[in-house]
Amino acid sequence: MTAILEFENINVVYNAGHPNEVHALKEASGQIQEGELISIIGPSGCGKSTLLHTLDGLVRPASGSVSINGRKIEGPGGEKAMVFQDFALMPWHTVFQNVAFGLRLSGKSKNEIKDHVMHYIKMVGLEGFENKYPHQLSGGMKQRVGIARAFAVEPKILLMDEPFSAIDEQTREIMQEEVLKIMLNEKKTVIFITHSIDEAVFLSSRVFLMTVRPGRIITDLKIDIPYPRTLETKSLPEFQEYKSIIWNHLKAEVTRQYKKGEV
Ligand SMILES: Nc1ncnc2c1ncn2[C@@H]1O[C@H](COP(=O)(O)OP(=O)(O)OP(=O)(O)O)[C@@H](O)[C@H]1O
Repeated sequence: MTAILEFENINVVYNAGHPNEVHALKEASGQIQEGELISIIGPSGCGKSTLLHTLDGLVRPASGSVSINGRKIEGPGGEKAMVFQDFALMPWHTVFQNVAFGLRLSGKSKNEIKDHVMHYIKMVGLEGFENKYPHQLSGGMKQRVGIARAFAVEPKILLMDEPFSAIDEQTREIMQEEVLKIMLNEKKTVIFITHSIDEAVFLSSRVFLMTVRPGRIITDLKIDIPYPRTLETKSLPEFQEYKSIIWNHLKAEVTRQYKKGEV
């Protein structure tokens, strides 16, 4: 079976040849099947965002390749949509216009766009805020606009950089359930970065564990707990076991980082 997304031996070097050169990713490889929900976990600064941006086509690797359905990617967009860590909203556009942005070329009528956009604004709990501007929103609300915008283009692959980090605990659980629903009902493929081990185990079919920088995927951990998952899932003994495997990995990598003198 062809992977929907495959990356092979990716190397990313920022400011190559300059004194401030940073080797962000080294020989990072992975394969993702359609309908999977993959989380990426690793020590701070190990190259997680760089990996996601490379998968989106925003960052060009110095070597290595990224393919979707066997075809090399040429840039952002197409079957992918990204939720950025810093939200990346357009400040001069309202919430509605931000969410509608990706639909300009969709061929939908004005009314169809309105219904579609409002569906996703409601999904993220922002009904009533559609005419507000980003500066009138809290950090968590801006993050939800970013999520609605990515979901609204209904991409095959959703790339999400710490999508729930600025969102309060209660809304976060609702958003997590939405992601699960969309993944299961619509067979979307989701790849997301998180610092929350609990979130990674709860949502993921597999967790990619990364080494310290230059990052590569050192462990590909299958979370063998059937979907749909509910809050009770969290009290299963295997849920706790997966959490401790990830925690021990992170502890070992951060210790390595300390020994290298990089913290
Ligand atoms: N555009 C850039 N130019 C130069 N260096 C960069 C750039 N983007 C990232 N870096 C560096 O590359 C390394 C990896 O950064 P990246 O943001 O991918 O890590 P991360 O694992 O997502 O970090 P965090 O967990 O803190 O969000 C870091 O040392 C960072 O400073």
